[in-house]
Amino acid sequence: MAMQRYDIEGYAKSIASRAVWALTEEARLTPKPGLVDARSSGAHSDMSLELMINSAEALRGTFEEIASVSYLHPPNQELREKIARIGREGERRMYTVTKGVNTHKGAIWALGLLTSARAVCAGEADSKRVLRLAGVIASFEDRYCPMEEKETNGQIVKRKYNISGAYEEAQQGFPHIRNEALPALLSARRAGKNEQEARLEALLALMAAVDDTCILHRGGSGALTTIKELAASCLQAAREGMGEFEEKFTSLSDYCSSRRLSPGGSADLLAAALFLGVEDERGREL
Ligand SMILES: CC(C)(COP(=O)(O)OP(=O)(O)OC[C@H]1O[C@@H](n2cnc3c(N)ncnc32)[C@H](O)[C@@H]1O)[C@@H](O)C(=O)NCCC(=O)NCCS
Ligand SMILES: Nc1ncnc2c1ncn2[C@@H]1O[C@H](COP(=O)(O)OP(=O)(O)OP(=O)(O)O)[C@@H](O)[C@H]1O
Repeated sequence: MAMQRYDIEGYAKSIASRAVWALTEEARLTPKPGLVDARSSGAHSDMSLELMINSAEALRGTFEEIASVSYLHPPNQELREKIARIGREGERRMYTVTKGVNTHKGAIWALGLLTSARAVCAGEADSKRVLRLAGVIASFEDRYCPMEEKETNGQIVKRKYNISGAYEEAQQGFPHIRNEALPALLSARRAGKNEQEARLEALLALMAAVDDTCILHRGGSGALTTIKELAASCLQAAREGMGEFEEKFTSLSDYCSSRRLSPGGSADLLAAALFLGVEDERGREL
């Protein structure tokens, strides 16, 4: 039986809380290479952990509104346009709170779509179905997208290097969350790693695989290749319990910080994976 308006509001609040929690957990995860964490601002001179947390909190209403309009809504053109409007308003809120710093643009996109997809099936779906549904929603045309005066960083590097960015990742149903982040989280937890270690392994698995337009824009294709290789080698050392992990992780962090390179796309996808959680074979959340 469908919920009453009052219950939908409560449901939307609880999904939004989960989205804000995921963003905050991602930001707090320490250490992370090149990203803002509790230890440093990584490659970013204009951000801090406090700013990331304030920005996440300011987005609570955005996720709540998205969940509320999406509740049991068919995943169609109308829904796509409703959440695009709310998402763009969320970006404006973010820039107001941060005084113009891009703290969560990619995260609003990924978590906005996943919040919507989760509410479309009213919580009655596992992560894989939510990811597929988010891809379906993202694939409708954003007909009222305003013509920007300037190309975005993502558009510039996608044209230059012929790769997929945040848009395509979503339209394809977030393959890097499904095939990299969630399996990495699950296998680390099963291997008895603590939650911080499991999340770091998931971030490294993403960094080893994602064509991150943040890295490409600042450092070009050579930097992206190097970061992918360093992340893969770090992940292998972590999984095999090799003593070299600390040394490898320091090399990766130093490489990112000294060249001002930040894997913002991977950070967004980690937050999205935390939002989804991980279920075991029977669909029970772990
Ligand atoms: C799709 C978005 C992110 C724009 O993407 P584009 O590549 O043009 O922009 P830009 O370079 O400014 O930002 C991309 C951001 O995505 C993240 N990212 C980078 N690379 C990747 C990747 N390979 N995969 C996933 N995320 C990535 C980073 O955080 C990066 O900062 C988005 O802002 C958008 O178009 N929103 C429209 C509003 C909307 O429809 N919202 C609906 C859901 S809320
Ligand atoms: N912990 C984090 N630290 C830094 N960035 C993060 C973090 N978590 C997520 N991000 C993502 O990284 C993106 C910001 O990256 P970046 O600063 O490279 O973007 P930009 O300001 O558009 O680029 P540039 O500064 O090169 O012009 C945000 O869209 C955000 O979603």
